[in-house]
Amino acid sequence: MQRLRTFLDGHCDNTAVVEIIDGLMVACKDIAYRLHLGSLAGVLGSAEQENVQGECQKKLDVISNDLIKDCLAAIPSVKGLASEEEELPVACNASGEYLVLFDPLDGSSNIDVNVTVGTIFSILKAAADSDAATEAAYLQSGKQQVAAGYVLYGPSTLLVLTTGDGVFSFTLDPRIGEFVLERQNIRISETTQEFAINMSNQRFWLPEMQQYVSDLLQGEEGPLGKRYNMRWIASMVAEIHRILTRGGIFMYPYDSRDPGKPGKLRLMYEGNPMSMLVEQAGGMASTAFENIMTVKPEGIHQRVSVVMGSSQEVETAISYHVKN
Ligand SMILES: O=P(O)(O)OC[C@H]1O[C@](O)(COP(=O)(O)O)[C@@H](O)[C@@H]1O
Ligand SMILES: [Mg+2]
Ligand SMILES: [Mg+2]
Repeated sequence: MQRLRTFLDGHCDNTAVVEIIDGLMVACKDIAYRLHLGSLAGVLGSAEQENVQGECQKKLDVISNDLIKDCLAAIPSVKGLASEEEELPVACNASGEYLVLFDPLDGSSNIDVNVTVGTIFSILKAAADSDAATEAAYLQSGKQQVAAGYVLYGPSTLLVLTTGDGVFSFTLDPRIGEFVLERQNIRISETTQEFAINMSNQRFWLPEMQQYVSDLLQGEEGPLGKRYNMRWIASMVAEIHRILTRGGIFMYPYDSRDPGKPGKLRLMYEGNPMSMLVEQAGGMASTAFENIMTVKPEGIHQRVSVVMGSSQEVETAISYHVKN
């Protein structure tokens, strides 16, 4: 049995990043505990308020955000943080060298139905002269990430992590309150017969995406020549975890519902960290037009279209967009 901290000390020579990941897990264990208690902890339901993006916040969105914020602010190497639930970035320690961006609770529409949710995080090196209270400090492309990961709150609580040298997963052992190493050097299979997309948005997609999904649905009788299964959990953490476990393709593509938004998912809190994990595991992550991690961010809450997972399937999806 290898504990998270022991693993990190041996695997990652950046002690500041080790401190941040280890420290962040204190908040994640607290979130896991509250989720586990459910209605007994009085944490279910709506917070009766909206976040900066006009989305209804759940009580647990707010609680998780506060827990992670407090936890990160107490870590000396954290210079600043940005959250999906905070309008503006928050400066922490002036002498800190790193910025942490996070989605405190991903898939939060699932909380009240007791289905898997998660926390997603991304760590960037701060420029020495940057002001962590301003957005500009955080606007680095995904390729600049030094670490990324998620905590999945499901039947068991898992941490899945990369510091740029492979993907590793850890299970929270509630008996000792520690994450222990579960899987090493996770690899995503190159091919798949499973896709995940919210089909109810079909009429809003680009014609290229409509064609690709229509071909998927034709199975062995269509041009792709194989039968596909479909899953949709409405929790990106759970979808990506499934793909890291048994392959697949996950898509939240561009749609025309709101022309101001090139997708539903957030580049800095969802697209970039998940792309780093997927690429580190040998998969691919694209907007359908370019690598997600090369997108130059213009705002911390920027949206992005997402096509990621098994490399051959992502290449097939991209080929529809190139052709036309
Ligand atoms: O409501 P939809 O269209 O099914 O969207 C589900 C997607 O939205 C998200 O829940 C967005 O995340 P948040 O819960 O953090 O807003 C993703 O996890 C998921 O993939
Ligand atoms: Mg999310
Ligand atoms: Mg969220």
